[in-house]
Amino acid sequence: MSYVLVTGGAGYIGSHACKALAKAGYTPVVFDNLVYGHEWAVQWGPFERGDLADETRLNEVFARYDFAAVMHFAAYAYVGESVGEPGKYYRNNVAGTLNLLDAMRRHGVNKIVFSSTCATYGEAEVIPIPETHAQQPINPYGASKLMVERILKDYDSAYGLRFVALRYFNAAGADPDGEIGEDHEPETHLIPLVLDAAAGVRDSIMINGTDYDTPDGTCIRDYIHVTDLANAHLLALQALLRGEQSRAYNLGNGKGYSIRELIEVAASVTGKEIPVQYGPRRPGDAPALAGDAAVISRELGWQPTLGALETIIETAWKWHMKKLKVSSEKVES
Ligand SMILES: NC(=O)c1ccc[n+]([C@@H]2O[C@H](COP(=O)([O-])OP(=O)(O)OC[C@H]3O[C@@H](n4cnc5c(N)ncnc54)[C@H](O)[C@@H]3O)[C@@H](O)[C@H]2O)c1
Ligand SMILES: O=c1ccn([C@@H]2O[C@H](COP(=O)(O)OP(=O)(O)O[C@H]3O[C@H](CO)[C@@H](O)[C@H](O)[C@H]3O)[C@@H](O)[C@H]2O)c(=O)[nH]1
Repeated sequence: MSYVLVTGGAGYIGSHACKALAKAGYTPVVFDNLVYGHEWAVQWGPFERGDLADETRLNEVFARYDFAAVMHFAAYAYVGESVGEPGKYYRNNVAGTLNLLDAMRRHGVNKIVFSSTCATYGEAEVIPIPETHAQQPINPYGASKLMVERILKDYDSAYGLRFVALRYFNAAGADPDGEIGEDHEPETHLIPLVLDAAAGVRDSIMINGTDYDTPDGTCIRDYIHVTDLANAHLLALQALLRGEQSRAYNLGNGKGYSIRELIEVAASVTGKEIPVQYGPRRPGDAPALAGDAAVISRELGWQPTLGALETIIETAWKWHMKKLKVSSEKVES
């Protein structure tokens, strides 16, 4: 049995990666403190509750299983919050990762797939952004992830740790089988909030800033389906297991949508009216981000199959309706 440690595996992207791992014959062992994750999302292997800050607990888990590799999703990931609470981000994302890497060293595990982000680039000089683009993050969240990329390189040189850093653009959508999907409390991500407005659970969606230097004044993002992301993790893991060298890859669809465009697509997919309000810019936001994923396609054969924004929103909507139904049943009972 080939065990893979999945930190943050009870969370949104990590749980989809666990499903992909199990489908491919691996056993994902989830390590998560459930700060944002859910035990119900751990469906494809053992659950080991724990915090990256707890070295004793990490040691216990590494001693219990013979891990072939680690997928490291556990982190705080809210751009706006990171501007107001930088220490929270550096402590969890950087110090937490150091604890994980040192536990890996102690237990002879030397392969890791790391959740990096396009937020490490900062403001895009060219779009779509290639991996060779300068990395000059404009918020503490992006800076914390860039620090980890740097640490991974140094651990590779010093100790032979092999890594694939996947710089994803905006993860969105849900498992097409409807088994899992995005469920954050509090939710700050655009698509689930837009869907709440479509479902009438919130009155409207607030657009954060309409004065960006973009064609319609709102921020542009590249949305990538979470199942396409999960499949890329599998390819990255298999590359490491084949003995390939450390790499960083972008994961995006190469096309950006403005917030206004996204709301229009969501209105058409859901068939609902989506009332909009306009607010100020959110601190730390880059005006436009979209990524060139040609390198991972060429080198690892990654091809997104659910990349159309309509498909992304359709799967998210299906999950969203299921989630709202479950929570209204809970309130009634
Ligand atoms: N969502 C996106 O669009 C996006 C884009 C780029 C990169 N990422 C990165 O992908 C990863 C997963 O993101 P997500 O959207 O699934 O977030 P998420 O919050 O749903 O998942 C993160 C999981 O990590 C757990 N966790 C956090 N700190 C922990 C700790 N100290 N110890 C143990 N568990 C801990 C949380 O409980 C949660 O289950 C993150 O590293 C994030 O930075 C996300
Ligand atoms: O109610 C809302 C929520 C969001 N936005 C805007 O929508 C865009 C997208 O925001 P969000 O969905 O929060 O995603 P990002 O801030 O782009 O960050 C996500 O995508 C990054 C990659 O781009 C990841 O690294 C982060 O972890 C992940 O949270 C931003 O301009 C937000 O200001 C609104 O206008 N109104």
